[in-house]
Amino acid sequence: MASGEDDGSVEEKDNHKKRTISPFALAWLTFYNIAMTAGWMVLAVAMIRFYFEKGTHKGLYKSISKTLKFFQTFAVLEILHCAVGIVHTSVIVTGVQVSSRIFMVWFVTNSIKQIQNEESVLLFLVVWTVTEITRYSFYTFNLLNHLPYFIKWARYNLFIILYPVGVAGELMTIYAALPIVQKSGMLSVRLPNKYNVSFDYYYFLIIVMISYIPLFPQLFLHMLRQRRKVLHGEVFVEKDD
Ligand SMILES: CCCCCCCCCCCCC[C@@H](O)CC(=O)SCCNC(=O)CCNC(=O)[C@H](O)C(C)(C)COP(=O)(O)OP(=O)(O)OC[C@H]1O[C@@H](n2cnc3c(N)ncnc32)[C@H](O)[C@@H]1OP(=O)(O)O
Repeated sequence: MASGEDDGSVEEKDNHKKRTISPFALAWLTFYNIAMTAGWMVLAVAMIRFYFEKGTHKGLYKSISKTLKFFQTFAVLEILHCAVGIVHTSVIVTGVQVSSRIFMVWFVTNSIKQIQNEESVLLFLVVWTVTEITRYSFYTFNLLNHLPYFIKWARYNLFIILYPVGVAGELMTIYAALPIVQKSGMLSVRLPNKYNVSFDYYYFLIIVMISYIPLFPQLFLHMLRQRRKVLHGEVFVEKDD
């Protein structure tokens, strides 16, 4: 059997097995991760510039919303990467992470204009930006087999602070949205209507907030396991079907 280097593919090291990805997948992932790193860097620069020019965070969301929506929505491809197997990580973990972000952007911050100037929005935007610049540059350098240790260190340490802070920012933002949603009845469907269905966005938001309680610890524990694996070389035995 040809080795990964002979046929142009690259071997990804795992604890107990070697994986190969095709040159096409490698090229696509490299392009994707570079584009995402660049996108989040553009957002970082835009946020810093805005703050220095205006001296306030008010109006910041509006000024960066197009770029944010574009790059955060583009992250949906990460679920696809796992589903087709070019990235070896859980579709469920990635799905929860990406869909909760997309929900925050499109159905909370973008839809409810009155909350866009909340400090909590600034909080999760800053945390997401630092996280994503680190994460996508980690993947890029890792794919190119030139991973500086400080990026690896940052990827598997910063989340310990950034994850809970980001979640706090998201939950405070949804909480701030609740009275507005309740009063306006926005995105809700009331009876009677021709389809005979009702949907109350206010209660939906409360359910989303509650769902952080079982889901966030699992995502956090997943990252702690990744940290032990990557930084400390601990082996986690996967059950073979
Ligand atoms: C419809 C309404 C839904 C509402 C749901 C509400 C409930 C939500 C609860 C959860 C809330 C989360 C909120 C969240 O938005 C808050 C924040 O993000 S705050 C900011 C801090 N965040 C973080 O630090 C995120 C940390 N978490 C993660 O990074 C994720 O778990 C995940 C993105 C899924 C990454 O995990 P993954 O399993 O991929 O770990 P690794 O990064 O270690 O990678 C594993 C292997 O896969 C390779 N990989 C992955 N992606 C790529 C890629 N794009 N390109 C190349 N390679 C990739 C990676 O190299 C590893 O490979 P190997 O093991 O072979 O080295």
